[in-house]
Amino acid sequence: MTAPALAAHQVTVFYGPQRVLDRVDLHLAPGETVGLRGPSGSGKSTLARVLALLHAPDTGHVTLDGRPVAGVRHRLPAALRTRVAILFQSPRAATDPRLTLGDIVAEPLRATGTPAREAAERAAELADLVGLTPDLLIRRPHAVSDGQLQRACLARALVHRPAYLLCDEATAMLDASTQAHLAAVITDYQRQHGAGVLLITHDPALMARWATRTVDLPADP
Ligand SMILES: Nc1ncnc2c1ncn2[C@@H]1O[C@H](COP(=O)(O)OP(=O)(O)OP(=O)(O)O)[C@@H](O)[C@H]1O
Repeated sequence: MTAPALAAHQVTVFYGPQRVLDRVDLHLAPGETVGLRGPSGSGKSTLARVLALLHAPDTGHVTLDGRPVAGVRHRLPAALRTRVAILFQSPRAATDPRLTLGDIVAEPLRATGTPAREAAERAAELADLVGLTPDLLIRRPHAVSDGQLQRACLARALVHRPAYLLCDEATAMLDASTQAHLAAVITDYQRQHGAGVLLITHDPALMARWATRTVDLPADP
């Protein structure tokens, strides 16, 4: 039997005529933290989106626990796509401004048909884990700080207990104490659930502290 992992195999991505990834391999096993490095524009976020099953590569493919993944986003069965979660740098770009923070956290549960009461309970549990108080859960994004909104995004990312969590500069815009708290929540989650974490950061200290190994993307594929 193939060992469990989230992996990119010979992945190539073009945006129009521009090739941003050229036959890239990356292997993320449960429990490990792989740091993904490369200069700005080298395709780190693009590779993260491919691994998050959000963007289909032009050639090459992704495997999840040994099985090739065919399709992206909602074309995939929920049980498969919810095994991978991604946390982006900008929580404002990643959230619907019309929803309350509580609804943002519960959104993936509702999307997969979890009964409302169960979804609300799980959202409250996750909100507590990331340090969001009940008064914040009834606010909308415009009425909270970036750090508070990123806490909601982390809770949302963990709500389906993903086996793999991809962090794309997820703490870059946060103050030091929020950054440390979110990193602690992620490492606790990783320890408890044996999750694999992909870490993209331009912060060498964070990379050195957290990543168990690193993968480098070339500047010019
Ligand atoms: N949706 C898109 N359409 C067209 N070009 C894109 C798109 N997304 C990214 N690019 C381009 O692809 C290249 C790689 O971008 P990407 O964001 O993956 O790199 P990165 O290594 O994560 O960069 P950074 O460290 O600055 O975040 C860049 O030249 C970028 O302008």
